[in-house]
Amino acid sequence: MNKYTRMSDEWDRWLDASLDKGCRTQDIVAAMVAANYDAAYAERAVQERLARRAQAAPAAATAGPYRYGTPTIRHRNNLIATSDRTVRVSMRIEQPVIAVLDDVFSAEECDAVVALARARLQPSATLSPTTGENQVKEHRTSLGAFLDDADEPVLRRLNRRIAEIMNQPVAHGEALHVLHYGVGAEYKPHHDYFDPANSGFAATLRRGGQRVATLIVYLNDVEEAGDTIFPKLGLSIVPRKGSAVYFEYVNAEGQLDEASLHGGAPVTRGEKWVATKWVRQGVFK
Ligand SMILES: O=C(O)CCC(=O)C(=O)O
Ligand SMILES: [Fe+2]
Repeated sequence: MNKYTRMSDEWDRWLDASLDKGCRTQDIVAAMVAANYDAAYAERAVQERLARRAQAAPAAATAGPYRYGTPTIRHRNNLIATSDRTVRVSMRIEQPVIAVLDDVFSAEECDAVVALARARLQPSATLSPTTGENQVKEHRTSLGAFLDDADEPVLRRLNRRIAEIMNQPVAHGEALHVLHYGVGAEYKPHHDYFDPANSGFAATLRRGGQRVATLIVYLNDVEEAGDTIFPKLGLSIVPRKGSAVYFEYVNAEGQLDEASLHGGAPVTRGEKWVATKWVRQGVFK
């Protein structure tokens, strides 16, 4: 029987889906060969598809240094008014866009979020850039939980306030994510955006597009260390209960700001609780 040297629409979709899932190219080629595709054709088809996808990726179209526009957050004001609380700006940087905010949550709200998260904590996972699967890694030694706000008026109120602070629609936000660090736990420096060149991120990028901004609210006072660090800036923010650090890292052209590299330094005494809101370009599904 002659080997196939053309792909049906169905196989075409299968190829994209396989690459989205982060399947290895050699496994994709092997599956095609097993289905009677010509080996050289299969290899070429996969390589061409990879090249086309890389070209279509926003990263390639938005090369060059990050171009700073008007920040989304209104942190040039000293105060940010929301429908139920006025938040104070205590520090701001324009490049990259960072703001430290006070009075984001009351002490009672911090305690309520910790109480809701406590029972749901799991070892923190990160998405594998190659396979897109959740993986527990030593660079993130905290415990974490996503908090669904469906039946929790407190969370709904806080999510609305956070959206107003970040100047973004509530629906663009992922569920509030709580992290708990014990002594020695840390979150090594990373970017919160997903590098589109990594095929493993394709599936999460379809759930509302790229992440564009982050708000990390400190839910307790840490006895010692546990700062949020921005290694490219030499900046270190000391956790303070109810305060938050905000940063944004994607502009209107879709460029990604590498200067937003940040991490959670190891806690050396006590514990650290934070609630993180990651916001997408579109509605998060
Ligand atoms: O705990 C911190 O200070 C950093 C947390 C963080 O980077 C995140 O939640 O994305
Ligand atoms: Fe982060």
